[in-house]
Amino acid sequence: MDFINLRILDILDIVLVAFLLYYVYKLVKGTAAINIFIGIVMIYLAWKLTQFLAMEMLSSVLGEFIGVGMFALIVVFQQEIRKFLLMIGSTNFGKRRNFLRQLKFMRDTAEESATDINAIVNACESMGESYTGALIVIKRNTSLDFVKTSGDKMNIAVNTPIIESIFYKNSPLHDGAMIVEDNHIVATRVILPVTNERDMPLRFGLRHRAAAGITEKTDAIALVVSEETGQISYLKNGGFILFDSKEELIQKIKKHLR
Ligand SMILES: Nc1ncnc2c1ncn2[C@@H]1O[C@H](COP(=O)(O)OP(=O)(O)OP(=O)(O)O)[C@@H](O)[C@H]1O
Repeated sequence: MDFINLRILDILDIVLVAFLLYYVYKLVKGTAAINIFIGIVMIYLAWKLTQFLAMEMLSSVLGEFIGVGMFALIVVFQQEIRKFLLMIGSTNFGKRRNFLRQLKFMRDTAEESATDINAIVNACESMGESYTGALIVIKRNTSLDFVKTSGDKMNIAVNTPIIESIFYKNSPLHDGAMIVEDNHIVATRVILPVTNERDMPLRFGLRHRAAAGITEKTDAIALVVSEETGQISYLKNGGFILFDSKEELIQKIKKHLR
């Protein structure tokens, strides 16, 4: 029995470490921090090797470096640690209903989100027809407070004419991103973090890069209307989600917001 218990715990241990490494990788991917991370891993391996080979002096020098390095790590990775804690803290597992929504078998019966997706997509469609650029971020579980402060706070119920008038070219609010929480526009003119992803095609400029940036750093979803082509893009987890029609786009967003 002990053997079986140990094995189950071992598997759990490995799965948890894998999750932890995945999240650390997701945070540092594409940033300068990845090189620092690799550097630290190399010094750590060199330290272990010198210990194994009983090279006393080098091993103690590297050992000291690793000891001080813990503090240096906190300073160097301050931003990443902050994001990591924010990500954990804002995953609302406390609400049982939200937790159940994570379970697949609940998805078909789960109620729809409060956000009026039809109104948002209709606004995007009409802005696309008039080649009006737009960037709309819809919050899911992760808090967007850390970006909201860069823009103007507001509280307007979502509806198509309001969204169109905000992004209207001569409107003082048209620049930057709009943040939607539940069924309210809670901020406009927000500056988002842009992605460093090198695989993104060059035809996509800062608006699309900002949409990729916020959706890779949080679990929010984003809609972009291109000023150049009038095309609507839907982004989730830092990548483009493809769709063939407006109806399909609405269905996909509704499913992701459940
Ligand atoms: N970091 C950012 N956060 C929020 N909005 C941004 C950010 N960077 C750029 N934008 C918005 O994108 C607009 C310029 O976008 P740009 O032309 O570089 O993007 P694009 O992806 O090529 O889109 P388009 O196809 O509409 O030209 C800016 O006027 C601004 O409103």
